[in-house]
Amino acid sequence: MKPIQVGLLGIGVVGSGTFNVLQRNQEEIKRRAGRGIDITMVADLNVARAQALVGPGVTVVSDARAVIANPDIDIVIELIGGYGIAKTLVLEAIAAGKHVVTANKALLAVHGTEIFAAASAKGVMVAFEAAVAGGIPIIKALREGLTANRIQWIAGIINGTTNFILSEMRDKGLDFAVVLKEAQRLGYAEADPTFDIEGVDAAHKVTLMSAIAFGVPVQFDKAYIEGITKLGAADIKYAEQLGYRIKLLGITKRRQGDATKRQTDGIELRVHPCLIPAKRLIANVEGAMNAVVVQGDAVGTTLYYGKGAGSEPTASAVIADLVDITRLHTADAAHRVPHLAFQPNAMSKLPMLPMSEVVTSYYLRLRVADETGVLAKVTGILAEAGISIDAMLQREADEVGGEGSTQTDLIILTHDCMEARMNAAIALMQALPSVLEPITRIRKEELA
Ligand SMILES: NC(=O)c1ccc[n+]([C@@H]2O[C@H](COP(=O)([O-])OP(=O)(O)OC[C@H]3O[C@@H](n4cnc5c(N)ncnc54)[C@H](O)[C@@H]3O)[C@@H](O)[C@H]2O)c1
Ligand SMILES: N[C@@H](CCO)C(=O)O
Ligand code: NA
Repeated sequence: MKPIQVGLLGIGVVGSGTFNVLQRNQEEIKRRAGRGIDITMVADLNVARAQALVGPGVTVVSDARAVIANPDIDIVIELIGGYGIAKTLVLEAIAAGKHVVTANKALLAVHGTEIFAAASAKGVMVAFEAAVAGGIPIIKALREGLTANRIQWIAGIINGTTNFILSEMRDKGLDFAVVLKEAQRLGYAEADPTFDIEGVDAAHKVTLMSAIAFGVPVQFDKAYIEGITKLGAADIKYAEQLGYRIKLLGITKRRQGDATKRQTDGIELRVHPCLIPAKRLIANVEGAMNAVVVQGDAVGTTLYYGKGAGSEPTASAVIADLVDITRLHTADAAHRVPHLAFQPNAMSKLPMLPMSEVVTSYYLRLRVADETGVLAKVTGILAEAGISIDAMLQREADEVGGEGSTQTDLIILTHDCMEARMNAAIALMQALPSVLEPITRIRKEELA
């Protein structure tokens, strides 16, 4: 059988890795796929660079539409990124009857519903393993390996750039901006790195996992998003002293309603810095590594760990999708694995819960005047709000502000309470004259 022909749109960090790995492992990949897989055409704005990367045997063009228009191409790989031209090209490729492989989580998290519907109508596949946790086969695990389970929750370190920044800041005391530059140099960061540091990239990825886990449409607009830019070095240190690590987590959780607590059924979808007990495996995931914990009712807790960014790790996932599609290319469209694991006509209507209804425990840090009565006022507000305290740490004023200091830090770990209740208590504490700076609040997850 002749090789399946593939067109590549965008040959940057991930595109070049895909081309190289496919060449290097072509014999082995052919044995697995049952047929050769050849990238025969590449489109990139920088034609000279692209031609130098792929050599004379491959046609290189600047206009991506020329690839889509080529009737010999069966699969189009989109590795340009962003919501702009990439969306148009993906929809045009689908309309032309091509299968699509993409690493573009931003595009699918925002426009997935439209793209998957177009692909289903046309009977082609849109595969996106590389879009979530790069080289880790988490989409396959969720969609196929764990298909027997009722998924209860997923929590993951799914942005390599921010995990790299947090690790380097903690271990080497390096400056935020310096580490971000290094992450950009290594090819981890998004074209717009605010997507990484503000939690948007992680939210794109957890949105896709949420849809696959719970059989709901992709709803990026419902995600609560908080990045790492407001995180202080002091909080990283205090968390350690209390036996926790701070990680930027993407979390999605199924919540069973409880009428007595006025809680409805729904799904949590959120990204924010989080305290995790230091003894958990995921708390020890360092550098640009990613890890995803999935809790299913039958299997229990499972953990997936590996490189979530970078040229060849991401290429590994792109090529896995190419192999899947090659195998299924001739199969009956109705029997293919659905894009979001559930059949399009069997999607759930469970609502995404607002952040105010989420129940978690909290770490609070209050910079206070070192005077009698402050502690009583703070704990009084929490007690009044029905929020119980799990642990407390009060620093000596000298330790916090140097000799003769009149300020100190009060660190409080709470038990579970609803976000709205905590917001109200924080507002009351913030209004106390002895609370001198904005209160730091970090949510806490036991992940067990
Ligand atoms: N870099 C990573 O580690 C990583 C990991 C997972 C997913 N992703 C995703 O993969 C995609 C690609 O990321 P990247 O890091 O390879 O980006 P990149 O910037 O290195 O590569 C993009 C390439 O697309 C080309 N391009 C831009 N506009 C084009 C157009 N209109 N027509 C043809 N080519 C065009 C650029 O010249 C460039 O070579 C993005 O969606 C990104 O979010 C990246
Ligand atoms: N910018 C992303 C790339 C992988 O999706 C990250 O840092 O994880
Ligand atoms: Na993946």
